[in-house]
Amino acid sequence: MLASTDRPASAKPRIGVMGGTFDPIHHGHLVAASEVARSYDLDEVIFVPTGQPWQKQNVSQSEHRYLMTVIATASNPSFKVSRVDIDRAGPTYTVDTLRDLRAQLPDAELFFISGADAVEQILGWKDVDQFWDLAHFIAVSRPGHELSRSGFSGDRVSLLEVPALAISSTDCRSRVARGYPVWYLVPDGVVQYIAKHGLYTDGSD
Ligand SMILES: Nc1ncnc2c1ncn2[C@@H]1O[C@H](COP(=O)(O)OP(=O)(O)OP(=O)(O)O)[C@@H](O)[C@H]1O
Ligand SMILES: O=C(O)c1ccc[n+]([C@@H]2O[C@H](COP(=O)([O-])O)[C@@H](O)[C@H]2O)c1
Repeated sequence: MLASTDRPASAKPRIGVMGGTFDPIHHGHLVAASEVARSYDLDEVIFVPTGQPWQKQNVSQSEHRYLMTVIATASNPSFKVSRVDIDRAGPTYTVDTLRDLRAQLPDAELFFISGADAVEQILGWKDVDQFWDLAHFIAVSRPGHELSRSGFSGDRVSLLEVPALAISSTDCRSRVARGYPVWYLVPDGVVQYIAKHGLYTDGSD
């Protein structure tokens, strides 16, 4: 695979799209994005916090999740954060995420990044038949989930093994609620943000 510096100047920018509820963002998300960026020669990865994830309940306010994502990605110049999903009214659908990003980046090639658990669910997402003209999908390994294309062809969904980090946002929230630390599961700035705003302790988020 050509390194980005070896690609012709006329080549399309290659942009990863890491969608997630990020409640909170953790090192599993960051390692997945970093590994995909390296393996697929991406120019940047845009993290896109969901606005209203229609399959999840009791989600923290979108501004908290957005700011934790900004803090977590700030040290990597190739990582960006988009507000397209949190600024759009109504339930968050990936088809809208990809359409909005395509409108903002008409010349880019988009690569939507999903964990192995999420790719199992894609057939149930809104307007899945329209995904393939908008982006290529890359499924990354995640402990506890089989990494498979879930019936999709190789030109639609690619598979990538990434370092196994058995971290979930659910477990991070539960640890905070029980008084256990989340140091080293989430970036330091995110630990401090959670403490400062009292997230995951008493339902005040
Ligand atoms: N540890 C991990 N390794 C690889 N991929 C992950 C990991 N954690 C999450 N992902 C992927 O990142 C994306 C966003 O995940 P999300 O924000 O829902 O985090 P989560 O840890 O799965 O949250 P929750 O426990 O609340 O369901 C999804 O595609 C998910 O599969
Ligand atoms: O488009 C849909 O119907 C759809 C349904 C569930 C999840 N998604 C997307 O999948 C990504 C991960 O979502 P989640 O809920 O697992 O954090 C995020 O970008 C969501 O918008 C999308």
